[in-house]
Amino acid sequence: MTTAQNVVEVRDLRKTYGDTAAVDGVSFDIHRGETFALLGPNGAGKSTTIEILEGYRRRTSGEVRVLGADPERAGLDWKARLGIVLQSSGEVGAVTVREQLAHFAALYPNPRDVDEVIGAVGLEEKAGALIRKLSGGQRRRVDVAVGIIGRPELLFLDEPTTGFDPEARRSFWALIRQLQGEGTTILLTTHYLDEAAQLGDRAGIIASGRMVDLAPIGELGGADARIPIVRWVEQGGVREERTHAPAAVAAALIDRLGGEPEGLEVIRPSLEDVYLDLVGHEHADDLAPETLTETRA
Ligand SMILES: Nc1ncnc2c1ncn2[C@@H]1O[C@H](COP(=O)(O)OP(=O)(O)OP(=O)(O)O)[C@@H](O)[C@H]1O
Repeated sequence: MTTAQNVVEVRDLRKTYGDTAAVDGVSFDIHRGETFALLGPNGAGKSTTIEILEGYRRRTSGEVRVLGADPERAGLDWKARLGIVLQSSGEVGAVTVREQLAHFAALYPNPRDVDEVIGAVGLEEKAGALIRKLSGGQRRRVDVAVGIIGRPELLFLDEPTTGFDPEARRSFWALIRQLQGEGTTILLTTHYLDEAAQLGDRAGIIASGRMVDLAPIGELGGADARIPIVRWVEQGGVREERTHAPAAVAAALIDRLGGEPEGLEVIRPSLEDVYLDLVGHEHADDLAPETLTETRA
């Protein structure tokens, strides 16, 4: 059973497709009120994990508790306590934004106000527009609106801002902060590490179906991962030293070499550096670029 502090408990979760282990023994908890970011390269097993927690996929083995219930056996009352933003909704309905939200609001016992939610996702000017006439980024905002209309206790956001322009992402972040302030527990997957850093309390990093690290975002990679690195070239070879005192190391180098060291740089590892050290630098291309232009449908 989930404890009062844990909204989600996952123990040794496995999901295999034929011979392929999509999720290969993953364990983690999500505490009430926290935002947990699940990060990892394409095909790592994030969506499979989320869909098992949502009750959309059956697990091969392991234990899962979400809001005190096993998602494979939970009923509609349980589902009404979840908010779900799938990776892609495929929603192209011939209804307006307001009609769509009113439709979903009617399914929940204590929904948010439709126009308030439309405002929160920045679609006031499109409230009367047909969803199929919206841009990709605008449709994504409708997905997010549908996910929060039922005032969920636990919100699943699977790559929620894909296709958002930078301004839309910033207003989305403000919306999520508002939900966090109201005590909503959130499970987020994203390929934007800055988004994870902005919104997440803790993160789990999955690679090839396994959890390779799980920690508060600022502590991923372990205590030494963020220590600055002084790098320089000496006698044709690249040298480096990890140090909390990069200026002193550089000064000592200048002293020893009798001048400016060749190629001197001080590197402060970013979240991206730490992440790529954990999952492998060959996955750098899976990370979302800092800015994406909104895609037109
Ligand atoms: N229905 C399925 N049948 C067979 N294999 C599947 C199925 N669904 C997912 N997989 C495989 O399981 C693995 C994990 O996929 P999953 O979608 O969970 O990854 P992900 O981390 O969400 O990736 P992405 O970031 O690209 O969304 C992949 O190798 C994928 O090809």
